[in-house]
Amino acid sequence: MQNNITIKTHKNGLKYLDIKTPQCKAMIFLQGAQITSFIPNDRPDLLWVSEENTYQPGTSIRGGIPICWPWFGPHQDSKKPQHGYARNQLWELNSISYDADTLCITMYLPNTKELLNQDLNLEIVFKLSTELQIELINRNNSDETIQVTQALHSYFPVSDIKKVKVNGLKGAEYFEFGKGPTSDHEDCVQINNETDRSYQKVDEQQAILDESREIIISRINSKSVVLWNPWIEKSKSLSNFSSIDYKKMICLEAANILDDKILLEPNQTHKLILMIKEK
Ligand SMILES: O=P(O)(O)OC[C@H]1O[C@@H](O)[C@H](O)[C@@H](O)[C@@H]1O
Repeated sequence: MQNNITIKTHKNGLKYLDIKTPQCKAMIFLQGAQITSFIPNDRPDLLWVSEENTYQPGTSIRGGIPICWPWFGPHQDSKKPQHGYARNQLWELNSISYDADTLCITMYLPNTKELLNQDLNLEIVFKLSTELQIELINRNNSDETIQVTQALHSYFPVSDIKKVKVNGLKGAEYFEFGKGPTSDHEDCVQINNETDRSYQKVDEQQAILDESREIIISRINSKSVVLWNPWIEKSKSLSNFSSIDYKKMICLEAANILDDKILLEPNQTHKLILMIKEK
C-alpha cells in the first residue's frame, strides 16, 4: 500500500488529515492538532473517541489526544477556558515527510502572541509507524521566564473499566484532585469509582493491562501523569460523553503540572515526548 494522506471535512466542517500508510491508519484534526484515531496494521484502534461527539468548531472533541496548554485544568480567571487554548484552536500544517517506515507530520499553533500576550511558540510532531510518537515542543522567544503546565490528554479504549489494571505507578505520590498527597503500594492500580489523580515525578513508562491486550505508554520530559475516569455522576456533566462511555475509556495523560510545571527561560526549548504502542 502507498501512503495516502488527504485533507477531508468532517460533519459540521472540521477538517482532518485522513492518513493511510503501509504501517497504520490515523485521523488528525486541524482543530487542536488532535489525533482521534491511530490504528497500527490490522490491530484495533489505540485511541478512544466518543460516539457522542458533535464535532462543533470551537468545541473540544471528546477522545483521542486533546492538548492541554499553556495551562492544565481550570484557570484562576474563570473566563479563561479549562485546559487552555490549544485544544480548541485551528493549527497550521507545517510539513509532511516519510522516511524509514515513519510518517512525520509537523504542525504549529499560530497567533500564540495574540492569544497569550507572551512570545511562546508551540509545535507538535506526529511520528506514525506501527507505533505512535508525539513530540510537544514549547519555545520561549521572549526575554522573560514563562511558566507552562501541559498535558497530552490521551483517551485509551478498554473492554471494561472494572477489569482494567494500570501498572508503573507503584510508590509514586499522587494528589486526588483536592486531596493528598497519597501513594499506591500495589503493583497495579484498578479503578472502581471517580478517579482524578495527578501523579508527580513518576516512572517514564506505564501499561494499561486489558483482557486481551496491553497498551504501553512511555514518556520523556513528562514528570507528571494524570489518571482520569469520570465514573457515573461526573459523566452527567461532561460534554460529548454518553452515560455509559466511562466503562469504555481511561485517560492516562503525559503531563507537567502542579509542582512539575515548566519554567522556560528566555530562548529555552522544552520537548515532551509520548510513545504509545501495543505490546
Ligand atoms: O471536560 P474536560 O474539560 O475535557 O476535562 C476532562 C477532565 O480532564 C482531566 O484531565 C482532569 O483531571 C479532570 O479534572 C477533567 O474533568
